[in-house]
Amino acid sequence: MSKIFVDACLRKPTPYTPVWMMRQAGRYLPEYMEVRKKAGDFLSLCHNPELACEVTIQPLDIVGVDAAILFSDILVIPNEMGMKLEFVKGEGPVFEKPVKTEADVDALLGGEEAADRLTYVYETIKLLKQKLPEDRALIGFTGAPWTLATYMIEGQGTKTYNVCKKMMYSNPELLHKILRKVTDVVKFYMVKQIEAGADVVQIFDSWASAIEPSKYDEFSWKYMVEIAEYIKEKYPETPIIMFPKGVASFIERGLVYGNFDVFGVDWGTPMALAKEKLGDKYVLQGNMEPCRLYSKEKTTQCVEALQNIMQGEGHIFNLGHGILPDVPVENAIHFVKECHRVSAK
Ligand SMILES: Cc1c2[nH]c(c1CCC(=O)O)Cc1[nH]c(c(CCC(=O)O)c1C)Cc1[nH]c(c(CCC(=O)O)c1C)Cc1[nH]c(c(C)c1CCC(=O)O)C2
Repeated sequence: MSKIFVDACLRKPTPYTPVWMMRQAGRYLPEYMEVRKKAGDFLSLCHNPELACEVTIQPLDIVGVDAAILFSDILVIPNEMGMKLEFVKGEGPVFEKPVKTEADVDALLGGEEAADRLTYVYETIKLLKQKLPEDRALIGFTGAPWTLATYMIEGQGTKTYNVCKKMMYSNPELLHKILRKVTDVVKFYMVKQIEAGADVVQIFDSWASAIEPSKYDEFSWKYMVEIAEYIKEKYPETPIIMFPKGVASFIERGLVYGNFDVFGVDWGTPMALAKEKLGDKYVLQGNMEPCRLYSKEKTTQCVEALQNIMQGEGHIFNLGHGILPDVPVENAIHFVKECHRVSAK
């Protein structure tokens, strides 16, 4: 049976434009909070394939999205490379010992050995393949090397990125050494997710906008493209979605290249600009401002405007970044219904 989401990624005809939401499995769903309570904490939930499988499926049943995204986190990668990770309440992720020196990088586990430790992710994917309806796609994912490196170097989330940018401008060799090591793990990780059953994979470069446009290719995009090339060599049929957040000027200057299928458009980039610059080459995913979800009326306006621009050609509906925890569930349901309504053929 064909999956409408996979067809849309490959620009094949579909009866309507499919939709999913970044961070669709999460705290805005009371059913998610219940399972998380059962698991103990967030990382224990990621490590528990049965429960991770359950929360992955929740938004399909409750909200009606067309694709499931594996429930996990981008930070399980550095965690399995040997960096102790904790999710501190009210503060977010914290690494006990950030990477500061060449010796710190050398001490991390690399390549297939690190990727092999993410067994709970592959187990979750295998379970999901048994439980998901045949016509729904499963999206696997990773963080981009740059976004992962920001957490590894800063030790936590940051507003200024001053520690990793100090490294970028005063010791770029060390930053490249980190990016190289992470890239090599991610290549194996992506292929193993596909071998376990992921139908599509997305690379999240959530902190792309922290890099000045003239340096973005050198410190992030080229590594993402290298990962995509590696996946395509082994699994040319598996769609790849690239999501670099906050790169409108990079798009405007025509700097997006590489062998992948779908470009995720963040909410700060006008969809018409993305279509003009990239629409012939890549299917476009996005890009409603996530806060529009607080108003049903403003949601409908945006969905209609996106439909007017894209006309159901080479498009996948999504938010332009993750859904926030205090969005009413019924508004998320409204968003999905509206995407289906305006695009029905
Ligand atoms: C930067 C980043 C992270 N994680 C992720 C990114 C890239 C995407 C983006 O830009 O939003 C990716 C991610 N994290 C999570 C998913 C699951 C699948 C889905 O999208 O539904 C995905 C795809 C679950 C999660 N990851 C996290 C939660 C919340 C944990 C909880 O309290 O239950 C979930 C559901 C925790 C997390 N994880 C991360 C942070 C900064 C935080 C704390 C902030 C927050 O609480 O939102 C790192």
